Amino acid sequence: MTQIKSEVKQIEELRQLLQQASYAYYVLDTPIMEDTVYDRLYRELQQMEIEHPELVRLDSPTQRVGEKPAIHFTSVRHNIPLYSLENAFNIDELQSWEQRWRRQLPTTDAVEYVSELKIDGSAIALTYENGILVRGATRGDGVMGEDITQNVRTIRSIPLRLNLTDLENLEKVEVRGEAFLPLDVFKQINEERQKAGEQLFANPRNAAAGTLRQLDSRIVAKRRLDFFAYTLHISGRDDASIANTQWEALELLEKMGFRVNPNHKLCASLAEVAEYYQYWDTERLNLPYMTDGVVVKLNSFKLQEQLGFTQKFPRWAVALKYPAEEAPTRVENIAVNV
Ligand SMILES: CC(C)(C)c1nc(N2CCN(c3ncccn3)CC2)c2cc(C(N)=O)c(N)nc2n1
Repeated sequence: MTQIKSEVKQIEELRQLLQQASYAYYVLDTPIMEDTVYDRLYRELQQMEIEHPELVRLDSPTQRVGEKPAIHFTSVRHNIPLYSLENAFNIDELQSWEQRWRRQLPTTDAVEYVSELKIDGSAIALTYENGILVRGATRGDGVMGEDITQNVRTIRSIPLRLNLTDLENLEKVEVRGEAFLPLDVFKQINEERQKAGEQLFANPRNAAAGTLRQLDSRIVAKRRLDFFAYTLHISGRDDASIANTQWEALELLEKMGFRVNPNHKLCASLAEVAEYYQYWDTERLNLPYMTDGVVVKLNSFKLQEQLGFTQKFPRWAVALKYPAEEAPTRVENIAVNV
């Protein structure tokens, strides 16, 4: 093997090993190597990439943290709009939501719902072309958002390249999900801001939104944002061929390499949704991130398509919120003892 070839191979193997280690650590929460080993190998890859800049690839782990701060964010149009969610504040309102969609689409078939914890962060839209992350944008008004690609690349649980092993190369994939700050990170950031005499973030949602709109991606990288994916659109093919339901879409997102919130549940009736909602009302206070409700979705994409959207939101989903007083007291506790 010529000298160059062996170095190319070495860089390839090192990059793949670090990508696997990063995926295992940030997405699966199951580290496969000691941090010190990762850091040493990372520095080795950095050194090799300095010697062979022509071999650097967009999806190399060394390409997550940007250099110079952006001057401003350009505004971009979402390929597929991001809709809002209708709110329901209790089980009665959830039931009237079900009656409404059933009036529009009388069906005698058994209907399944997917219940997902509503992560209290900031919604973002990711675009992948031929498996590579090419754009990250804020939700904005749902039609236009801000291009925050450089900042999104610093979120370690967001894959820079999709794991498409058992899926043929998908030309364009749109993924939506919630970027959020884990509570311990939120607390630590507020401690730092307190020491620096800066204004504190009122809650993890504002802290996440504020961090995503930071012009200097090196600051974003230090803040350890995390991400749960919940929507997948595959253009250039009809999604149905690979995912027919929300449940399958969540499984596919995991296969592609995304973090999906592990607490989603397939519910055979609203009664089961109500049970899930009651259970997590207290249980969620033990989670390491903020939630503010449960998102209830009709599982079948066929039914979703038949119901469609109003001007603002899908008829086939609803945000079943928890009473607000829970969150601030808990967050205020954190803010107070920083
Ligand atoms: C794809 C749909 C529209 C059904 C949808 N929309 C969501 N949201 C819309 C409103 N959003 C919003 N954000 C700011 C202003 C107005 N609306 C914030 C995201 C979802 C949010 C979460 C979550 N947080 O965990 C989730 N598991 N599933 C969602 N699913």
